[in-house]
This record gives sequence, structure tokens and C-alpha cells, in this order.
Amino acid sequence: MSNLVDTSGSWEVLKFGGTSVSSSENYLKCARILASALEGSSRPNVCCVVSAMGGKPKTTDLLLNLVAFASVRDEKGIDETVQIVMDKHSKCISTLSIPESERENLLRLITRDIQDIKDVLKTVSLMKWKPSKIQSLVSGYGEVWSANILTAVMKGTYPDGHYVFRYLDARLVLCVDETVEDEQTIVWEDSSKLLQEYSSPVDDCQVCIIATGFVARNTEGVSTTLGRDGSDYSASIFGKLLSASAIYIYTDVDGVLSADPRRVTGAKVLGEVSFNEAMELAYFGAKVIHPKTMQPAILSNPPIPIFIRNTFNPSFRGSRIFTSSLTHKERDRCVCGFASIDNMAVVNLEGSGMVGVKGVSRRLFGTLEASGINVVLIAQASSEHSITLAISERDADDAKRVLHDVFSRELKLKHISDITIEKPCSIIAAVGDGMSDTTGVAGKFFSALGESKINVLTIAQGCSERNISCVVRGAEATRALRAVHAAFRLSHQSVRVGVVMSFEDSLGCALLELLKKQREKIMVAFDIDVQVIAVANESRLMYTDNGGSITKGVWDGSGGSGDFKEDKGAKVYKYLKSHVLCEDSGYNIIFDCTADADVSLCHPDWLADGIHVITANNMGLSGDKVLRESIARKAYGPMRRGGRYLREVCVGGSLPLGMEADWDLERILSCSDQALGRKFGVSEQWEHVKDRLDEELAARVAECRARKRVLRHVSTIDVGKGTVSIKFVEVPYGHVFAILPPGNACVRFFTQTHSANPLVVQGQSEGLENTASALLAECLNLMQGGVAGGVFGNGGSNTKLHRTSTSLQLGGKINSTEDLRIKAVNSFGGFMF
Ligand SMILES: Nc1ncnc2c1ncn2[C@@H]1O[C@H](COP(=O)(O)OP(=O)(O)O)[C@@H](O)[C@H]1O
Ligand SMILES: N[C@@H](CC(=O)OP(=O)(O)O)C(=O)O
Repeated sequence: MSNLVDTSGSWEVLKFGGTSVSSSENYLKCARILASALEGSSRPNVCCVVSAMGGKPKTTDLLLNLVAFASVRDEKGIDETVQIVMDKHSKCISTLSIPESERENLLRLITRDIQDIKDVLKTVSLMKWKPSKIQSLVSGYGEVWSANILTAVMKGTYPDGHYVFRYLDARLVLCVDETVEDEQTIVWEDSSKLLQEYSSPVDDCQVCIIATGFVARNTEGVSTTLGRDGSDYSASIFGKLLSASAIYIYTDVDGVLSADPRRVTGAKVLGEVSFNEAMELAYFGAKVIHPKTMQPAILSNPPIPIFIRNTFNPSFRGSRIFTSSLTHKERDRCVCGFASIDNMAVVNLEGSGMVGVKGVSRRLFGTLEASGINVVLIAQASSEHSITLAISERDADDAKRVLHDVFSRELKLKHISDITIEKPCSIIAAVGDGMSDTTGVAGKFFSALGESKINVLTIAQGCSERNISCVVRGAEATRALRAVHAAFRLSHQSVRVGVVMSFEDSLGCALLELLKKQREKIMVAFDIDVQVIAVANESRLMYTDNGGSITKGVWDGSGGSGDFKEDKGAKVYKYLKSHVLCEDSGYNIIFDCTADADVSLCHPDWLADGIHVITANNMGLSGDKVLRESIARKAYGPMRRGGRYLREVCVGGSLPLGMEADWDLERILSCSDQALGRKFGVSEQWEHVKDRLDEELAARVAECRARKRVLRHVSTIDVGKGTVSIKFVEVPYGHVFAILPPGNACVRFFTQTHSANPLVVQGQSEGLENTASALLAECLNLMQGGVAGGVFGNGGSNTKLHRTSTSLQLGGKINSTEDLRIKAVNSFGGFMF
């Protein structure tokens, strides 16, 4: 369709949303932007579309509330709301730098309109009913006042003869056909004719129309609106009518962002977005632009680019929404952003009697349509055993009622086992033109949700493959958005960290220093921001609201600065959880740097809340069996949603290796429990057997020495047989286990290619820095999804060895029974040393 108004000179359209016109200063900012558009090099004519005053509360919401109060005859509600509307506008007008007479005119206009509104409300009160036509009429007044205010500001500020400012009530020109229920079509020809009068050129002057957004007239000449947030749509309708060269939507953010910035910190401005991407993002809840806005711009010949810019940062280029191909080829990522629709409900129809039965879908959708219930998302299992729909939460009760009625027979006969409704839910959508040419997008999307322990209720993918969407529980929506956003590397993944210290603080402080030193590097290399939120020992707790790094000096008060404050009310590590835990964060982690049995008692509780526990404290797995079992029950498992329990530091130290084992660790641990207990006298009897064992051990060490051998503690894992043994082994002088330096550990791998001469990995496994870096390695591995499933995730170090080895042996030096005890305890912890 060709463009409609014959205009001499080019046109640009600017739209200021409610966020841009929320105060007198903001109207001035808009006026400056409008003036600089008029002063642009092509000296364009400008059509400026204005929304109602925003801020809290939004004018449009207040006006709709008035109708709602009237329909329940709430006089007090009406009076209070009228007062708020009046105060909001008069406060703004009284501080505008415009002539007094203009100020009076504006106040007179608003007072008169409010009187008209009150008259209309009387009818609503009498009828106790709020017809949609009356809601449209009343809710549109905000735009009328706002456009009048901006016209007054422009006329007052730029009075010279270069410009002609024309206020335009869009209800006089924008004509929509509403004869089909719930459908509006723009009547282009009529609107075009009506607009001529306002767009007509004036010699030597640029024309600036200041028009009301949101409002229009129907074919009967009655006031209507283009729907909530419809001013964007008004702007692009004007753009098409005027054959504008560009449409600029001014709002309070820097452009279209990769996600709602209020929910995903780190959301990025998208420089280029295609019309289709913008439509999908908007449809799935990206409030920055109304989904219909793109339509008139696409239909124009040539298509009109839409720019999203920030009223409060006008020099920033913002986002350009335009035709597709150019944009996504230049972008290196297939997904451009994520959006969500909240307050949804999921309706699920399930039953074996539905399989192959014709007409179920027709009756289902027909019934919902007849009840005016809009279906936003549909998923059907290919077995036809179940159909799942997403609808608005406010329609959920009606849907349940009408569906029970229409399928009452099938329910009685158990052909449909149940019609269930889950609410509140949110739809999470990934959008991007490049998705159709890229494999693995869905895999990455759903793994990210899985990693963040988000239960996906249903899935849908449009045939355009520009969108993958799924439904999650409402409470998990923000966490879901953050998880997928980070997974596609549109922002970094944040991890909230708490650190529990022992009283001497040594390992804890080494970890804090390391986290501070490495934070920037980790961010660059892995897109992970490790934010320390809280640090505690048994008598002190320090925390920060923002997350950052803390030095040893800040922690122990010896010097340095930072955002950390002391939580005076809660001084012990037990309260750490309340600071660390954040439902919306995908990763909440507590590092236990103590060797304290009391701290290990907190592990099950932390795990149950989904906090990942990375522990250098092996008391949890080596001490009381009840505690160990409780940890196993609460930690993440195939059927459990708890946090991961990462304790490799207790067993592998900082050796650069990790293992993935298929064995049932729980079973191994519970078998070895008694055997090892008997053998090494661990647990309660330790003190009783210590002296005897000391003597026995000293004798054995001496015997070995006489035979020119040394005694070593060796754990052997036979991968082929699936067995584990932990015993003393005599090795000759010169054996790799014999010459192990203090604080080192050694692993020998026997594989097919290393059967005679095993592959040997040896190195420092103790020391504060090493242990701290092993703790951090566990964290990074967890964040990158490298943790093996199972009751006790086994991640940590850098290299992963799958089942390449047929057996491996780990040797450790024994100097005293204390060493023995530690090694034995470690054997319990992870069956390695
Ligand atoms: N993907 C997104 N990109 C940019 N903003 C978004 C996105 N999703 C949601 N928003 C929100 O949209 C808001 C702007 O829309 P809105 O409040 O309707 O503005 P206006 O009043 O200017 O029309 C922003 O403040 C932002 O919080
Ligand atoms: N004022 C109307 C129309 C609109 O588009 O407003 P905004 O530009 O502030 O989203 C509304 O609140 O629905």
C-alpha cells in the first residue's frame, strides 16, 4: 500500500512515552529533543506523539481506576483519585516556565474535562457496570492533557516564526474500524484525509504537530483507544500516514535491551533488531515497544526504521528496528534477547480417552473463544494424550468452569482424567532471527533452566523458529530469565557467595584474597561474576547488599575499605544463609573453609534451600552417619532439587584431576563405613584405640625400614571391576610414592597404554593458596555445568578423566597416626585417599 498524505518536505515522527513526561522538568527535556529534531540538517516537519503523564501512579491507571470505583459506587475512591489526578497535573503545570495565561488555560482545560468525566462516572454508578466504551473514553483524557502541556511548552519556548506548532487530538483523525469484535483495523484512507488539514505546509515554516497518542475514533465517530501502551502504535500509524523517514520512540531506557533491565541486571542494548524480532520480543512482554508498532512501519513503502532512544540520554544512538537480514547477519549471536509474560495460568487436559478422538481441540478452543478467553500458547503431546494451554491468570477460574462443563461427559467416563490449572505462571521466550539456522539453541536454553533448578511446565516453539518459549512457575521467572540470558552470554552469570571462616580465618582469608584477585579475570574469561555477599565466623558476620570483593583487612578490621557492613543482630555463620540466599539468583554458594563439626551441621539446611556447598570441611561426610545421610538426602540428585555438595577439596586437594564415576557412592560409603571404622578406629572409638594404633604403626614403620621399604597409604580404584580398596602398602625406596615430598599427593593411572609404566600425576595438595584455588576451581566448574550428576557431585579440578583408566592408585605419606586419621577420614569423604 502506498503512503497516503501528500506532504511537501519530509516528516519525522517522535513519540514520548509516559516515562518521558512524568514531571515539568521532563516535559522540558522532551521539548529540547523535539526542538533539536526540528533543527536537524534536513529541517523536517515533525509529528510528535505524546503519552499521558507517567510516573507513579500513571495517569491512565488512575483514570481507569475512576471507572472501576464508579462501577462499585465507591464515592470516596472517586474523590481521592480525582484529587490525585488534579494534583499530579497542577503540580507539573505550576512549575512549567510558560506564560501565566497558558498555565491558566491548561488548568481550565483539565478542570473542565474532569467535570465531564464525573458526569460520565455518574452513569457508570447508576448502571453499576463499566462498559468498555466508557473506559476507553475516560482513559484517553491523559493524552489530551499531556499533548496540550507539551504544545504550551513548545509555543512558549520556541515562539519565533520558523515553526508552526499544531496541537492535534488524534480522536479527530485516526479512524479505526471496530465492527469485528476484539479487532481494530486502521481505516487508512479516512485517516489520511482527516490528517491533511493538520499536515498542510506553511510557507517558510516547518510544521510541528503535537498529537495525542493512544486515542482514536471509530467509524461511528466515537472515542476509542488503541489498547494499553498503544501510543507507540499511534506513532507508527502517523509515520505511515505521513511517509515519515524515521520514527523515534523516546522512553526511559537506552534502547531495546536483551531483557527487561528491571529483572536482568547486565541486559545489553541491542544496536540492531529486526522488525520480526521486535514483534516477538514485544509480544512476549518486552514493554519497551507495543507489538503492533512494527506493522505500519513494515507496510510503508519504503519501510520506516524505528529508533528506540532514551529521553534521559538523548545523545546515545539507541536501537534501530528495521528489516531483518542485515541485522542478524551482523550479529554474532543467534538469540537477540529474552522476554516474559507474567500472570499466566497453565491449563492441562489429560487422558487416554483423548487419543485419536476427533474434535477435542475444536471443542476446547471453541469453548474458550466463546468465553472470551485468549489462548497465548499451545502445546500438544504427539500422543494426543494431553493438551496444555497458557491463558491469562485472571481467566483461569472461568476456563476451569467452562471446560468442566463442556467435557463433563469425558470426565465422568474418565476419558479425560483431569483438567488442572497451575498459576501463577510466566512464559519465558528466547527470540532471535538467527535461531532458525543454528543448532543446539533449544538444548542450551533448557539446560540453563535445568542447571538453575527451574521446572519447565510446558514448551512451545513457533514454526518461524524465531522463538522458543516455555512456561515456568511465576516465582521462578526472574531466575529463569537470568539463567538463560547468561547461558547465551548476553550477560555474565552472577554467583552469590558466602564464606564461612574458622576462628583463625586462615583458609577463608586466602580464599577471599583469591576471589578479589581473580574476579576481573574470571569475568573476562568465563563471563562469571563471583560476588562475595557475606562472610562469617562463629562470632562475626559481615555482608554487603551489592556483592563485591572483600579483603582480609576489611574482614579482620586491620585496614582497607569496601561496602561490607557488620550484621550486628546476627553474628554467627548460621545467619549467613539469609544474606546469601536469593531466589532470583541462579547460583547461591557457600564455601565452608572451616574444619568445624558445628558448621557441617548447617550443610543439610543450606543444601535443602538450593545453596551449593563447596567445602574444605570434611566433617559433614566423615563424622556422624546421620549427618552424612542427611547431606546425601538434601543434596542435588536425579530426583532432588537441592544444592550440589562439592567436597573434592577434602579428598583431591588441588591436584589437577577430576573423576566421573558411575558407582553408587552412597552404597560404597555405607559399606566402607563399618569396615573402615573398624580398621582405622575412626569415629567415637578413636581416642580409645589411638595409643594402641600408634604403637602398632611405629612397629610396622620400623619393620619396613629394616627391609629398605617405606609404608604408604594407598587407595586403589579398579574401574573395570568397580572396586575400591584403601590400605597400607610397603613400597621400595625410590618408588614414586616413597619419594613424595611433604604436603604432596600422587596418583598413578594404569590404562591400556600405561599398563606397565603408569601415568603419574603428582603435586602439592596442601597449603592455603592451593586449597583456596581448589575451592574456586570447584565453583567455576559448577558454574560451567561440569559437575557430574549423582548424590555427591564430583567436580573441582581442571582436567576430567572419564573411564579411560582401568585402575588408579593414590598414594599418601604417613608420618603419624594423626596423618592416618586424616587419610582415613578422607577415605570416608570421597574414597580417594
Ligand atoms: N527488552 C526490553 N528492553 C528495554 N526495556 C524493556 C525491555 N523489557 C521491558 N522493558 C521495560 O520497558 C520500559 C519502557 O516501557 P514503558 O514503561 O511502557 O515506557 P514508556 O512510558 O516510555 O512508553 C523500560 O523502563 C523497561 O523497564
Ligand atoms: N497512556 C497509555 C498509552 C501509552 O502508550 O502509554 P506509555 O507510552 O506510557 O506506555 C497507557 O498507559 O496505556
